[in-house]
Amino acid sequence: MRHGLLLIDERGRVVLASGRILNILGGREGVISQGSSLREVLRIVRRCAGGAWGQVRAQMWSHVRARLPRPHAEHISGTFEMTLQQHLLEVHLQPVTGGRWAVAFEDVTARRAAEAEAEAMARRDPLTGLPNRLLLRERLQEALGRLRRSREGCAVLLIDLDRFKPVNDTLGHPMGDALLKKVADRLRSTVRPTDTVARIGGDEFVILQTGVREASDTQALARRLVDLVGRTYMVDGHLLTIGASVGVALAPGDGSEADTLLKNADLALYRAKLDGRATYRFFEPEMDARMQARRRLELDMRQALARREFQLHYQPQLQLEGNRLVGCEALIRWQHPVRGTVSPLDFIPLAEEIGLIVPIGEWVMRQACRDAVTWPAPLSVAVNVSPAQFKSERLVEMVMSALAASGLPATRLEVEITEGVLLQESERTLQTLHRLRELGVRVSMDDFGTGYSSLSYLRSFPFDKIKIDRSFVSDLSSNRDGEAIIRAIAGLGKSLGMTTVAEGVETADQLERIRAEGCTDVQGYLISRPISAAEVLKFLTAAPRNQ
Ligand SMILES: Nc1nc2c(ncn2[C@@H]2O[C@H](COP(=O)(O)O[C@H]3[C@@H](O)[C@H](n4cnc5c(=O)[nH]c(N)nc54)O[C@@H]3COP(=O)(O)O)[C@@H](O)[C@H]2O)c(=O)[nH]1
Repeated sequence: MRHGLLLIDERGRVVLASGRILNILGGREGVISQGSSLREVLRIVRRCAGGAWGQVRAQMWSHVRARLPRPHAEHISGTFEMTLQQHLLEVHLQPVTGGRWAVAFEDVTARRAAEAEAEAMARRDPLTGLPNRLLLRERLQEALGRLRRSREGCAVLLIDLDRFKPVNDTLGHPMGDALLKKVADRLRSTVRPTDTVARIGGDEFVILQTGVREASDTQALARRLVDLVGRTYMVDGHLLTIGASVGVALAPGDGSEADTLLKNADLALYRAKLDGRATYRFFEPEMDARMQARRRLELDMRQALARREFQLHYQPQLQLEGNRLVGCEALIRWQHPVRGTVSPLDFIPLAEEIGLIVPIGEWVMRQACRDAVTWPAPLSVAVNVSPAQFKSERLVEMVMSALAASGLPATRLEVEITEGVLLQESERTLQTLHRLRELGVRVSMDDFGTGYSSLSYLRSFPFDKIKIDRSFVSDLSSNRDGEAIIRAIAGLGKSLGMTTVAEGVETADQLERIRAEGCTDVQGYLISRPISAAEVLKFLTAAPRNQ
């Protein structure tokens, strides 16, 4: 939209002047009107510009000089901007036939301000007002530029909030947002004005620390962050506690490019989380190598199902009364063409982390049901089900489908869960467990006694079986407490009407003590190591007393 127009003839006279721009280019300073000379126009502009004339002239001169009306000169159109009396004017010069000139003015003050605001907003996180990833990168690049010029070091501290998701999930997003704002305030309060605090994701923040001379400067900040974020928050009448895991990369030692530093801080953060969270870790080059190895394992694992590299082994479980074999626990084995046998301890945690446990767990369930149906009734099969599988909406349907496809009665299937399952979304998890129980599937609690609240979980769900962790059994020979613990759990199981299985029984002595303490069942190398499906059938024939 044009705000003013001057038409100047070939002799440099204004032949047309219109539009509200004339209010800016005029008033006390003189009036631009029909008949004004170009010289007068420039004089008025000069007066309007006042102290800014030098600047306006510089903005204008190179554009205007070449375009002044000279009958034989070559005229070219052009656009430039000048600031007059707090107005930003875009001036467009256009040659018109006969050596005349049209000068169109547009007041772009509001538009430029809106553009500048949009530009600034594109660099801010709307919730906290902190710089976002874009602005962080720009500041990081500036800091790295200074590093190249003046050797002034800097550090990237990547912060991930621990236990933030449960706040969001249980108390709602407005509460989560309010908490994030408080975290942002705390982070701002603990850095220097020259540092940058940015929010780059849901619960991910970054601090760019500048002027770093020693790693100890950054270490002090990292320690402060863990402490500060971990202090209790009062949000809308709720006392909330979260934590912070921090990954740190230092420039130039850990990289002198923005991407490298952010990637290395992320690797260090991953280590901090693995090491139990609520802590900080500095990047070390081996972290990169470990992450590469993890990626290769992940790629291999993604192909393993299709390549049929997984197998199930079974470990028999014995009922002490009558020395009767009552079932087997299904344990996955991965036979990799190059890696050889990969222990579930090395791949199940990763499969859980990346969600691959859902298809792998489904394969385990279907294969275990297919194998168990070939065993004499009422032998049952116990299948480990991971916390991540409980997050899948399809778990109950998948179990029903595995039972239906194999023809195994639900009463011969048992699912083994650990405390990790009950730690998450307990209402939904309990519902799933009840639905499985309604089908006739039995539910047992694995690794009992190793978690923080094993006892309280016994109250939340009527388990059929408690599996006493093998650490208590191995303690039997070395530590008198082991005996007392097993006795207590066996007593608890008896009062609650639950079967108690002692795991990891390796010696006849352990077996006798366990029997004496009142456990009902045992499992361990003494009875049998985990064996292949074909060997289970041989085991059953070789030990007819077990059937
Ligand atoms: N979600 C799934 N988890 C699974 C599955 N298959 C296995 N696992 C879990 O991996 C962990 C390691 O399992 P594994 O290497 O198979 O070890 C099991 C037994 O071999 C071992 N065991 C059994 N008896 C003894 C013994 O006498 N001594 C001894 N040192 N070890 C013994 O214990 C493991 C069984 O543990 P548990 O499940 O707690 O009963 C393990 O946590 C598996 O759960 C799977 O398909 N899905």
